[in-house]
Amino acid sequence: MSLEHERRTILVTGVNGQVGFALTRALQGLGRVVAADRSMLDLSNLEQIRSVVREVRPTLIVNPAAYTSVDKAESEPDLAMTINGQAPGVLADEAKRLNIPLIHYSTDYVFNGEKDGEYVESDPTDPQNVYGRTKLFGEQAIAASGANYLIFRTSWVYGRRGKNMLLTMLRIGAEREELNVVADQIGAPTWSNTIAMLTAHVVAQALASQDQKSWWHQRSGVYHLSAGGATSWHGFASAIFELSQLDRRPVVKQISTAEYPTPAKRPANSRMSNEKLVRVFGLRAPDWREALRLCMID
Ligand SMILES: NC(=O)C1=CN([C@@H]2O[C@H](COP(=O)(O)OP(=O)(O)OC[C@H]3O[C@@H](n4cnc5c(N)ncnc54)[C@H](OP(=O)(O)O)[C@@H]3O)[C@@H](O)[C@H]2O)C=CC1
Ligand SMILES: Cc1cn([C@H]2C[C@H](O)[C@@H](COP(=O)(O)OP(=O)(O)O[C@H]3O[C@@H](C)C(=O)[C@@H](O)[C@H]3O)O2)c(=O)[nH]c1=O
Ligand SMILES: [Mg+2]
Repeated sequence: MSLEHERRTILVTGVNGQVGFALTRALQGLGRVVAADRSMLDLSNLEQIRSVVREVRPTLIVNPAAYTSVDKAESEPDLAMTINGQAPGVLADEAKRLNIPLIHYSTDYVFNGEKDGEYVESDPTDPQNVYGRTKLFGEQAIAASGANYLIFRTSWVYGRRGKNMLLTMLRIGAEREELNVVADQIGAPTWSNTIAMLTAHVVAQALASQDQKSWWHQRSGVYHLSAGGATSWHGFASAIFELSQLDRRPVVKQISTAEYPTPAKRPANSRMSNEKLVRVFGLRAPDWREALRLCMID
């Protein structure tokens, strides 16, 4: 058993990001974690990706690194496409070459947001902004590689570090008496730790299986992995202040998307069904409000 553990090397990208940081911790004990930040593995350098993977010779690649500045991507589409579109394809090619699986993350922004109700994995994609288009391209490049893969589409990620709505609200909420937050975009705010923990549980299931190659092969595909329930950005902001320890809480006013113009268009409905994840892995993320509570006392 100890020899078995020694043989496993998990290469994780983007380890200073929200999900990458949490993954580096959650994957402990499942193998030797090689934590690659941008200086070790720059996803805009496709040749470097190949050489680093060949040098590390991982038994699993986990790729949470991405170009995530949704508005900035509108004016940097080529860089966003290299990082979100092409790099995952190169990682998948290298995974295929080594005969190892790839775990990757994608987004609710691959959908146009016009559906009534929750999106399922087989729903047609129709991204409305550059970020979403580049993330979809990445999904398709992975699927075309022939490698075994899991793509977890998540949404509205937040946590105790990085750039996210929780930290933005706490910061500007301490400075202002009144905040305006859009109330007509609906989704599930998902804690970075939830994503990392569920990823680790899936990896543990794979490692415990008798025939790992066929385990990955049978489960290869796209899965929605977001918190349970749904709210608006306004509902999320309101919950943050309800749970916060601020002495003076700001008034959170509801506005419409039209009243908050941004370079990138965002989907009105980002709700995703997590039933496939439950069915295949027996795993379900907690309700968004419960996870937010846990995050805020973390
Ligand atoms: N954030 C969100 O709300 C959502 C995210 N997702 C997806 O989940 C995944 C994880 O996102 P999250 O952790 O929130 O993202 P973050 O923005 O927190 O982290 C992204 C990481 O990627 C790294 N990165 C960016 N460009 C490069 C590059 N050229 N080479 C190497 N690393 C690079 C960043 O490095 P550095 O620290 O040096 O800048 C950062 O550490 C991504 O695939 C994202 O698309 C899906 C839905 C929602
Ligand atoms: C800061 C702020 C934002 N908003 C609005 C703007 C926008 O419509 C909405 C969301 O804000 P942001 O720009 O922070 O969120 P955004 O960067 O669009 O978040 C997205 O990131 C990418 C990476 C994803 O994959 C998505 O799942 C999603 O999490 O909230 C307000 O209404 N008031 C505010 O004070
Ligand atoms: Mg953002």
